[in-house]
Amino acid sequence: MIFPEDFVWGAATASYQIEGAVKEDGRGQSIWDTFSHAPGNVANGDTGDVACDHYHRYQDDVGLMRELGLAAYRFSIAWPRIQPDGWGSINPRGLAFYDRLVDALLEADISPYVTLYHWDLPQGLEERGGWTDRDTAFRFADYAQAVHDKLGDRVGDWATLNEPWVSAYLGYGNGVHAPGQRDPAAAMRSAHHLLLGHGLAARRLRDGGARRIMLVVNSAPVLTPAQVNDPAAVPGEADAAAVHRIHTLLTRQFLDPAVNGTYPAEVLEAAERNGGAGHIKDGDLELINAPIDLVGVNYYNPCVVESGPGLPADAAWPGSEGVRFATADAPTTAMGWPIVPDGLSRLLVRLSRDYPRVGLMVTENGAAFEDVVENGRVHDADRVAYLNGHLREVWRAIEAGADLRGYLVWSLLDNFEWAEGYRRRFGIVHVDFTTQTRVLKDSAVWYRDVIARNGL
Ligand SMILES: CO[C@H](O)c1c[n+]2c([nH]1)[C@H](O)[C@@H](O)[C@H](O)[C@H]2CO
Repeated sequence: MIFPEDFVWGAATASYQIEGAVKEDGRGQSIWDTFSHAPGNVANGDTGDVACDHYHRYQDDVGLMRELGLAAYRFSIAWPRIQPDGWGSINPRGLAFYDRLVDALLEADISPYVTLYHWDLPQGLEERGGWTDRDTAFRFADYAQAVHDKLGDRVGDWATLNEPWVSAYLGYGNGVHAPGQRDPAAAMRSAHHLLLGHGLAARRLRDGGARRIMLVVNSAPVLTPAQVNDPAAVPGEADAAAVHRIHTLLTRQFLDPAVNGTYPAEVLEAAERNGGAGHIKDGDLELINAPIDLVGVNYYNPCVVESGPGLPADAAWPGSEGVRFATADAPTTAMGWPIVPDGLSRLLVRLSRDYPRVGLMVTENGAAFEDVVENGRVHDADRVAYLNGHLREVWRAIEAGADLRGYLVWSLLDNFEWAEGYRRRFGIVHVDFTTQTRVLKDSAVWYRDVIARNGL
């Protein structure tokens, strides 16, 4: 299986998960600093205080990327490094780190793909309401413009947000992520303000001459248990309604406004039932619908549902009446996520059909497994099998006509896995968090060969 000649092979990380140096060079506090330091929020009391110490080790890490032959490296910028409180003057020392990182990447012939927001909101803005407050969307646009002004001469690929669904529904809905709020109305307001911030920032980036702009979403094929292993299975009416409802809340809630400038009726109805839709102002959808070039797709596993009595007051899914989350008959990763490779091709073909005006890029795909270091090596055959199976489906999606530009593995390095802390390892490079030693896992060596061959 050989991929298109211009197919982009890369890896992805995020600022709070790898950088450390949380009090260095003028960096302000983020909501994840606050959340991770609050007892009980993160496994083993882990925090991102040190993480992979990438802030100090970035040159060596870029050396690893060069060794793997990556064409692209997706990383996020920590807003609190740029504006410590989230608004006002720019912190030159914070911006200087990313300036150095971009130059090191270009020196290594690696294209920087910048994500402007990967969940580390400045705490100062959270104290003003965070994403529940409409003003945060405008502060985000100011921040985006300031970063692009500095890096736009060398960075061509820009993602505004990483996974607004997660920011809104895990951050303000069921509270398992920062800032840890549990309020369905706050979650729905936040989802809208995140989208508004995306649109406002995308316009600033475009006005600044950005080459390619994308929105990165966590998406998945929503399937009944029978459909997981049998694409031809036909669900009954009630199960089909459950599938449609969750597909709408998970994917259409974000891509319909961003790509088509419309909200699905079910989202508006859910907002009316959860605090009202007064936060959706006239003209907002036009602002959100700023032209973008790509949708970044983060895929790990399908979402398996069937009709049922509805979720408990689980505020991560307001509007999910009549839905029960089910399990898939499939092996699982260390996260307990089902391994269903063809879910990726089914998703990519559908998104390509539903949103034909934009290209696609797999901006995250990977897996956590219980890695063991043996004689200085990590023989992660399970991760190689996972990546191989999913890349075969990426190839199939391209063959089926999906406009797919590239694949970025999650993740380059073992890192801070949010509420799971360091106990879940997604990296193709093993990190010893005591010594900060990096070791290529077998999956990294395998991925290097895939890149060199441009195929499987
Ligand atoms: C359901 O998975 C989500 O799409 C998702 C999975 N992941 C993500 N989003 C985030 O973008 C990363 O920061 C996580 O480290 C990574 C692994 O958990």
